[in-house]
This record gives sequence, structure tokens and C-alpha cells, in this order.
Amino acid sequence: MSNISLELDSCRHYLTEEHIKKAVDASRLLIEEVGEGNDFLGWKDLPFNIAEDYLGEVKRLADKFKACTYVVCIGIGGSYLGAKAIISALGDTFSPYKRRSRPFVLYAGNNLSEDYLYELVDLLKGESFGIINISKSGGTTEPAIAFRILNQLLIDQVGEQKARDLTVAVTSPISGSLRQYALKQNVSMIHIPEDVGGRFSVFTAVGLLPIAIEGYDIDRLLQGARDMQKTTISTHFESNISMQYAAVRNALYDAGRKIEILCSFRPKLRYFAEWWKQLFGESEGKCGKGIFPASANFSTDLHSIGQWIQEGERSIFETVISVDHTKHKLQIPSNDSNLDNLNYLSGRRLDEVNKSAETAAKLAHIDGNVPVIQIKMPTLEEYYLGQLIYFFEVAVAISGYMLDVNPFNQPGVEAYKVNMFALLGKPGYEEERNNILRRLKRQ
Ligand SMILES: O=P(O)(O)OC[C@H]1O[C@H](O)[C@H](O)[C@@H](O)[C@@H]1O
Repeated sequence: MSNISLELDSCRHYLTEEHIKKAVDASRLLIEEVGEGNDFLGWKDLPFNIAEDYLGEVKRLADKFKACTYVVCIGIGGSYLGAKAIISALGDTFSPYKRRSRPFVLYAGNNLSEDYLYELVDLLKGESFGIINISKSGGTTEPAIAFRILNQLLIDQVGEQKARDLTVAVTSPISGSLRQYALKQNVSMIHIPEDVGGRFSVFTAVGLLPIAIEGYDIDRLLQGARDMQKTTISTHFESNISMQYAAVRNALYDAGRKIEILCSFRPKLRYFAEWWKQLFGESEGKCGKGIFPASANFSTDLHSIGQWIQEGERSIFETVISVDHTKHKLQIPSNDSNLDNLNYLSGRRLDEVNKSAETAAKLAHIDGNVPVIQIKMPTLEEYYLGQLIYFFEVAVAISGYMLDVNPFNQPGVEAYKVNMFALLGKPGYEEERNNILRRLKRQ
């Protein structure tokens, strides 16, 4: 079985002995569990430690929804991005418009848009649907509001008892209002281990349950993660691609490359990049430090921000996820009139054109002084996606430690929440409310 690999040709010269040493030291902190945030390292051994009972329960809960047309996955941040990343990478791009034998997973609670929820409710009216409500803390505002609205719709459509049967709560085993709700209402509940943070939770029910509902192979996903764990939980620089990636991106950062653009020529990886942005953004962006994680979808974006990438400020580097094989084959047909001048491509696979675009962009960007890191994966299958997720999880932990920040907290996310609660008049925020109202009057 081949593996995901890393190619650093255009940026290896940025690496110094000092960066390599820092990366080895950071790996040691992770492996010996003595770095900051070491009470949130449950993700590290999850692929090996996940109990058969727990996995069995995930599969049983997924089966509960078999007869539903839709299952709404309610959650925000780490509580939906991993599932959406994997499901989008594995799925048929046009599945919303095709007949399916499995339930279709929809997402809610990741924004506060009234139109979004109205339109979702409108779609679900009269349809058979279920809800998985995912929140580690159990009290995040966006998913809580979405659940209140969708739960009411479900009760109106099928009655209280059936609505309970069609709901699963994925939350903390200890505290939070979602847990209290599930206990009081006798709703099925599966826990997120306390020592696994939201953005590291793909290999818990947070990611596994929606992925299993869509019918994908969660055992293969975990196998990929396990195989990646064997080489990345190690201090051996030459064989540890997570450590190499962490080292080179820190070297690039020290050389003034403050923005990393995760790119791919596969639209199916668009949401993978969204998952990656949360993982790296929340883990590293603190204490006035951190690479800004951005993303681009090529070749689409070569026709928009491609200009900036080629000739704009040289503060960027690119990390390209290259996928070797497609799932389907499609040839470009010949055409007698050749009015579009495309006959030189007749009979050739579209993937050949896509790969040429990828090589062309890589060379052009290197020529334009953009360092390019390449991550190669054989196909978009569960096994390799499991590898890729785990590869990035280890990399961000090492990279964060190299930067001397705690990669496992996200204190900055609270700031907007406090202001929002104050503005909305949430009990307990009276003083903040007075301050913020005074401040707004002044503006
Ligand atoms: O799962 P929850 O507790 O609802 O949290 C959902 C998300 O929101 C928080 O504000 C954090 O920034 C994220 O790291 C987290 O994944």
C-alpha cells in the first residue's frame, strides 16, 4: 500500500539545522506529552485506542438514520468541518441532484443566517429527516439555535417520541446543556473524549458518525490514520513527514512568508481546506504569531487570485495537495470542424490536462518566487484521507510547539462571543452590555 508523501524541492534550502533541531525538540514535547496543552492530547492515540464498543455504537447510530432522506449535522468549527471535508472529498459532487440509497447529510448551526435556516426548514418540510447535534461544550450559540428550530420542525412533523428517536447528541461525557438535554429527553448520546479538542476530533463520533451515515468506510479511514501514526509519532526527522512539513513551514515563516495557501486542483478538496484552515488557524494564531492559513481552488482561482500569487507581495508560500488518480475517466472527444482548436487534445484524458495545469502552475509560481510544498496522495479514498488528516494533526502540534505557542487552545475565539452576548442581553453580561452600548453610542 503506497502512502502520502511530501516533496520539498523548491523550499528545502530554507531549512536550517536549527529548524530541524527545533522540530525534533517539538516532536519530543508531543511524544512525551510534556508540552503546553498536554491535557488535550487524546487525539494522538485515538486511531489505535478507539474502543470496538465505541465504533460499534457509531455504526449502530448511523444505521438508525438509514430510512431518512436527510440527516442534518448541526455543529460549528471542529464539530462539522472534519465530516464535511471527508464527505465532500469522497462524495459525488452532484449527489444533491441525484437519486441516492443513503441519507444525504446537510449542515446547520455553522452560521447565524436567517435565510440559510429558513431555506433549510423549507427543504425539510414534509421530508423524512434526522438530526445529529454535535457540540463538545454543548452550549455554542449557533448550533443551539439551529437545533431549537430544527427540533421543533421535527417534533411538528413526527411527534415528540419519534423526534427523540431521530436525534443523536454528540457531546461531552461530563457537562454542558446538550448533555443535560439528551439525558432529560432520553435522546441517544455518544461522547467526545474530554481530552480531544474540537478541531482534532475527526476520529471520534464528531466526524465518524456523519461519515458513516453517508455510507463511507470509517474503518479504512482509521486504518489510514494508524499507518500514518507509525511514522509521524517519532523523532526521526528523515522518515517523519509531519515533522518535515512543520520544520519547513516554520523556516519559511522566519524568512518572511507569513501566509500559507493550501491549494488543490480537485474541487472535492475545497472543504478539506476549510478543515485545515481551522486546524492551523486556531492552533497557531496567538500571542501575535502564526502563519495565516489561506486556501485556493485551482484551476478556478488561477483565473482570479492567480495574478496575486504570481506577482503580488512575496509574503506567501503554497502547499499543494496533488492527487495521483481520479475516480472516473473522461476523454476529450474529437470534432471534425475543430472550430474551438482543441483537436490537439482529442482522445486525451481530462486528468492529463488538469495535471499539466498543476505542473505549469507549480513551475510558474516557483519562477515567481513562491516556495511550493507538495503533498502527494494516490487517490481520494478513505484510507488516504485518514492518513492526510492525521499527518496534518501531528504537523500542527509540532509546528505550534516550534512557534512556542500552545497549539491546543483558542482563547481568542471568546472575544466576539462576549460582545455578542452583551449586545443580545444574555443574563450575566449586564456590565459588558452597558460598556458596549456606551461604546457604540460614541461611534
Ligand atoms: O463543539 P463546540 O463546543 O460547539 O465548539 C465548536 C467550535 O467553536 C468554538 O468557538 C471553537 O473556536 C472551536 O474550536 C470549536 O470547534
